[in-house]
Amino acid sequence: MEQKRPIVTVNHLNYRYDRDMVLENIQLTVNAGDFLAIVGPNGSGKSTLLRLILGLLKIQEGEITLFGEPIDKFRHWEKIGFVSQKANAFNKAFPATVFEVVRSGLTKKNGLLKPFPKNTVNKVIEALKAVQMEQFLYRNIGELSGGQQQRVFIARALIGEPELLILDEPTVGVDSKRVSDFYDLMQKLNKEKGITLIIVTHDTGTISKKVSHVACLNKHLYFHGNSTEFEQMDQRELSLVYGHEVTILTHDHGQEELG
Ligand SMILES: Nc1ncnc2c1ncn2[C@@H]1O[C@H](COP(=O)(O)OP(=O)(O)OP(=O)(O)O)[C@@H](O)[C@H]1O
Repeated sequence: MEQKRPIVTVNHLNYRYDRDMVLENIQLTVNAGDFLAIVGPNGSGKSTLLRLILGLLKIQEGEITLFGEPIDKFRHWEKIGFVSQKANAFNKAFPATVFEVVRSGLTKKNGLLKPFPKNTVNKVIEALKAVQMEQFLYRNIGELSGGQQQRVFIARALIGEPELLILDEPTVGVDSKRVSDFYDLMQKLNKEKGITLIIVTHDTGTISKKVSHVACLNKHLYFHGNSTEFEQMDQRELSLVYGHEVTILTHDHGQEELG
C-alpha cells in the first residue's frame, strides 16, 4: 500500500482568547491527497484552527507541523494556498480585472519586484479554466457574483501551484445547486491535480458525498475519520456536537434526517 505523507499534523493543541479556551486537545492529521471538510456550529473554533495552521496565530500549547516541519521552522508558504471567507466582498467599482486578480497570485512565488514570466497569460487562463471561469478573463471583478468572485480567488490561489489549498467557508451565500457543482469542481482539483484540500464549511448536508474525510469540531474534535465513517456516525452524537438536529446526505440512502 502507498505510504501516507502527512501534510498537516496537529498535536495536543489548546488555544485561548484571553481566558476562554476555544480549542482543547486537538489532534488531527491531514495526509497528501486528502480532501478534508472541517464542520461545526458557529463559534466552534474552525477559523481559529485554520489561522493557527496558516501561522496567522501563534501557538500557545501543542504542536503543528506542515510538510513534516514544525510550523515555526516552516518557510515554504508558497506550497499553501488560502482563500479566506471574505474573498468575495468586492464592490462593483473595484478597479481590477479578473486577469489582474489571478495574476497577483504569482507574486507569492515570484517576489513582488520581479517581472511576471512570459507565459503569464497562459498561466492565468489555465488557472481560470480549472474553476471554469476563463470566459470572464477581462471582466471587472466587482461585476461578478459572490460565487464567481470566490472561484476567481481560488484561481488566484491555484496559479501559485499549491500542494495544499485551504478554503474558509467557500460556499456561503451560494445556492444549493451551485454548492454541489462547487464541490464537484473541488473534487476534480483534488483527484486530477492531486491537491490536498481543507475546507471549512457548514454544508453537513452534502459534504460526505464529496470529500474524503470529515472533522467535526466544537472546541474539541468530536469526530475525525473518512466520509463513510462520518455517514455511519450515530446521528444523535452529531446533533450533540451541534446542539440541534443535523442532516447528512449519504451515498446509499439519500437523505437521513433526525426526527
Ligand atoms: N479575536 C478574538 N478575540 C476573542 N475571541 C475570539 C476572537 N476570535 C474568535 N473568538 C471567539 O472564539 C470562538 C471561536 O471562534 P471562531 O471564529 O474560530 O469560530 P468558527 O467556528 O470559525 O465560527 P463561524 O462558523 O461562526 O465562523 C468564538 O467563541 C469567538 O467568539
